[in-house]
Parts: sequence; structure tokens; C-alpha cells
Amino acid sequence: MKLEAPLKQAYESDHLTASEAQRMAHLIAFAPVVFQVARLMHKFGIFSLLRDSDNGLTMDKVAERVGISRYAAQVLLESSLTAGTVLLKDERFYLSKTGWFFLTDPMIEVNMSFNHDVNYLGLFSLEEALLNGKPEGLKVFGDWPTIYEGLSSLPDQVRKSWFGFDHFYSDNSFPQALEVVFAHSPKTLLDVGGNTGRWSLQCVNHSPDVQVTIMDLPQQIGLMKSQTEHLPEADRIHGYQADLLDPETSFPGPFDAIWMSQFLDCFSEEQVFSIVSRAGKSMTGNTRLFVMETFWDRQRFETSAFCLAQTSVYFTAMANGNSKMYYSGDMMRIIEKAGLKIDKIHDNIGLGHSILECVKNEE
Ligand SMILES: C[S@@+](CC[C@H](N)C(=O)[O-])C[C@H]1O[C@@H](n2cnc3c(N)ncnc32)[C@H](O)[C@@H]1O
Repeated sequence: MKLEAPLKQAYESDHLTASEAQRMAHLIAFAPVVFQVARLMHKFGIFSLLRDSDNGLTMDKVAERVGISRYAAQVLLESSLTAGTVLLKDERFYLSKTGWFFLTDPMIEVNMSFNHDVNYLGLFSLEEALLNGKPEGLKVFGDWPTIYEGLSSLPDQVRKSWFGFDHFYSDNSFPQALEVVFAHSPKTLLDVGGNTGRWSLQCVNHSPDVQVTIMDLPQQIGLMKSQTEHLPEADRIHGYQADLLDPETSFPGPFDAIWMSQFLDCFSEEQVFSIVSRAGKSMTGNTRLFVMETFWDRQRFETSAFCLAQTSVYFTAMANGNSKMYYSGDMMRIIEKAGLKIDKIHDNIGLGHSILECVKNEE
């Protein structure tokens, strides 16, 4: 794997002093505790209370204002103090810079809810998932082969956090992605793994004459229909039920554009090869395939690479046991092996997506 700046500088050597490294190791050893405490400091409103208090608050005042016991406030505040989300001076607690991000960076809230509601319990089975290549943690919610069959039946809060996570990242990329895709004025577009139809709706609103077909599992086509059918433009959105894990499932078409957003990361390398090969068979010389993914190695910020590489573990333990947030070189190699050519790469889309714009390789 080859890395470019800034990840090359971040990851090729050790930047910590020995004591910083030891502290980091301890932080990791206690990560579930630090995570749950920060989540509750936020949920109970202690972070926002401290932000809004010019002169900080005593422990008793925090307990009183939040309506928890002094014991509960003390446990939370002492854990937070030593973890670095709050500060203590002259008997009064203040919000630290790290604590401030819990209130101001919406990505942290989305990631925390996803980790708490979707991943936390199932991660206990990560070891079996890695050894068996199956999403062993998914058993905490139901008996499906992958999370996608179960999406529509997950407990409400889990489903809310799953969709919150999925939509947060893709929604932020749609405005720029529309420019990329509609630069070619497609009249027909296949949205593969189109889920609840958010991208398809953007497409029909953006272009008055595009017809969009969403290809997804039957459960998601049902969800999509219930979420879009009352909208006036939805008559140009069509559903096509298909299980793309079945190698006999061929692509409908041809279409002018095929769109796969946050879709191929749901599959192993072998499955991606099979799906892209079948997409290629449906393509003509005029079809463009757009693959939008968050590649961890193409991030502008090291923190984004960190978040993405950790998200891979959700795929292992919860989603399917065999996919990940891809290293871009792996994805490009598979796409080219499947008979397509990567015509352009559009980086820095939204919060860290790249779009691989592909055509049939007719050489
Ligand atoms: C992570 S979501 C991406 C949703 C949307 N494209 C976006 O960018 O937000 C993956 C989508 O792929 C669909 N999917 C997963 N496995 C599938 C399969 N075997 N066949 C068809 N669709 C599948 C899921 O139902 C889901 O809608």
C-alpha cells in the first residue's frame, strides 16, 4: 500500500514520546469506558452545561442542575477530567477543547450514535467474525446473513442510527456528485443500492427529464416506495428488486449512467469483481459507471482516515464479515480486472468521498 501526504507523514514513523505512547495505550485499554462516559456527559447535558457556564461549575452544582446523584456526577466528572474532555480549576469544572468538539462537530454525534446503537454489543464478537468471515455480532439483533436483509426490521433506535450514519456521509456529497454525473446529461440512470431513494430524488429534482431506476434488495425497495411515492417527482423513480450477491442476477439496461454510492464497500473483493463485471456486461460504449466511495487512503485529513479504517470493523462484526472501507488501489485494481477503465477520479467530494468515473475498456 502506498500512502501520500498527509497520511504518509502521519503513519510512516512514530511521533509520540514514550509517555505519550503509554498514555495512548492506556486510553485504548479503557476506550469502552471513556466512550460510554463521554456519551453520557453529552446525553445528560453536562458538556453543554459546562460550555454555557462562564465560570465553570462545582461538582454539586452539576449534580443538581442535571438531576443526578453527587456520586454519579463525581464518577462521570473524574473519568472525563482524566480522559481530557473537562478541566478542573479552583473546585470548578470547565469544558476542554476536546469536550467542545462533542457539541460542535456533528460527525462526532453521528459516529457515537452509530457505535453505541449499532456496533457496541456486537463488537464483543469481533474475534469470531474475523476468524469465521461472518458478521457474528449481528446476532444481537437477528438471524440474517448480512445486515442489509435486516435493515428494515432493526430495532427503531438502531435503524435510526444506521440511517443517520449512512445518510450523513452520502447526503453531504450529493451536490458535488450531481455536477459530476450530470456533466454528461444522462437521460437514464441506474442507482445501484439506492436504499431509501435520497440520491434518486436529488437526480429527478436536478434534471427534469432523467428517469431513475433503483436496484436494491426487496426490503429496501419497499422502504423506498413508502418514503417517496407521495412526492410529485417520484413518478420518474422506478424500483428493481434484485439480490446482487446472486451471481445469476444480471443488470437491467443499458443505462446512460450507473451510480454506486457507498455500495461496493458492502462486498468482499471477489463479490465486487462479480458485481462490477455484471455491470460492465450491461454497459454500452456510452454508459458511465460512477463509483462513489470513502477511500481511507485518499483523505485530506488524518482524522478522516482514522474514522474510516475504524468503520471497516463494523463491516466485519456487524454488516457482512467480509467487506471494508477500501484502500483505493484495491478497488481500482478490481474494477480494471472486471474490464472497465477508470476515466477520471474526482476527489474531495463532500466529507471525503471520491468518485471513480469508469467506462467500458474497449481496447
Ligand atoms: C450502505 S447502503 C448505501 C445507500 C446509498 N447508496 C447511499 O449512498 O447512502 C448500501 C445499500 O446496498 C444495498 N445492498 C446491500 N446488499 C445488497 C445486495 N445483495 N443486493 C442488492 N442491494 C444490496 C443495501 O440494501 C443498501 O441500500
